[in-house]
Amino acid sequence: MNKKFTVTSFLEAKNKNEKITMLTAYDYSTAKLIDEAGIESILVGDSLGMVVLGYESTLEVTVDDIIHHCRAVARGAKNALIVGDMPFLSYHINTEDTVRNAGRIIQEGKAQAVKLEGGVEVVDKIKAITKAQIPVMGHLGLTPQSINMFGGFKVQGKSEYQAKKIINDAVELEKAGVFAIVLEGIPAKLAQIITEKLTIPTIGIGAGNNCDGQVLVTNDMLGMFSDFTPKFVKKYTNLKDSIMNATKQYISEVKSTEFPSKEHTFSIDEDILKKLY
Ligand SMILES: Nc1nc(=O)c2c([nH]1)NC[C@@H]1CN(c3ccc(C(=O)N[C@@H](CCC(=O)O)C(=O)O)cc3)CN21
Ligand SMILES: CC(C)C(=O)C(=O)O
Ligand SMILES: [Mg+2]
Repeated sequence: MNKKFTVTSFLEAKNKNEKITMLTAYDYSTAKLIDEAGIESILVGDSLGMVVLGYESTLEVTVDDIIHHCRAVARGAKNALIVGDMPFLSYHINTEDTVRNAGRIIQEGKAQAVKLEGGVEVVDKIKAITKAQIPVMGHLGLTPQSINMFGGFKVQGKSEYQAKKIINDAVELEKAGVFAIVLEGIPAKLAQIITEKLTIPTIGIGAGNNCDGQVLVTNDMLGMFSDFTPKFVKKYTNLKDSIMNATKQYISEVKSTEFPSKEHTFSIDEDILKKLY
């Protein structure tokens, strides 16, 4: 059996030069499978808005949505560290509501840490959440909750100004007390500079091979989400084709009465059956 992965294991992994593995999950069955396969951390991401709920962006996701899915994931995951994404507007207004929302994701959602997007502008919120003894993961670069500021899901940190801002944000997040930082959609060399500068681990998604760990949306890497496919997604299998083919076969077999056959059918004693007519 694997050992329970904790926020201190994140730091230990970086110090031992061992890569950290993270995937998203939004439900019990998926969490149970990827946990049993040995994943070290599960993110209940606000990507659930797009992947599970069919929204156009992550902006509509609520704290209650995250809690609902966190609870399901927590029932399925034995060893993985569960991180709950703080949704848009749940940490932007005031510190009191921010700590309450983070606390609810821990207390009601059964997560062990929260993640929030942004740099220097969220440092005061990170400090307040950390003071409440809740571990915080940062998230820089292509932060999807900023889609309206970015004008779309666009790679960040390509200009000198942007790159320097992201480096500075990473340093300030570490000072504020985050235990790790997700780097999303930035050039690999920029992610490498940040990774070398920090003592806490970086978890990359579209940030190259030199981060201390990697995260992907599970539905993407299983090939069962195809509304869009970011360049950083590798499909390790093609569940979309499997699901399509299985569904078509089921439809065809029900129509032709091939299914259900004897092996999937219950019988009754002949003597009892006679008395039923
Ligand atoms: N299924 C899924 N996977 C994700 O990785 C993901 C979500 N949903 N929802 C929330 C955000 C949105 N993300 C996205 C969405 C699209 C691109 C994308 O199309 N990127 C372009 C680059 C565009 C540019 O820089 O001009 C690409 O080609 O990768 C990237 C990240 C990442 N997150
Ligand atoms: C893509 C990851 C980092 C995320 O924030 C999410 O799934 O919501
Ligand atoms: Mg997210």
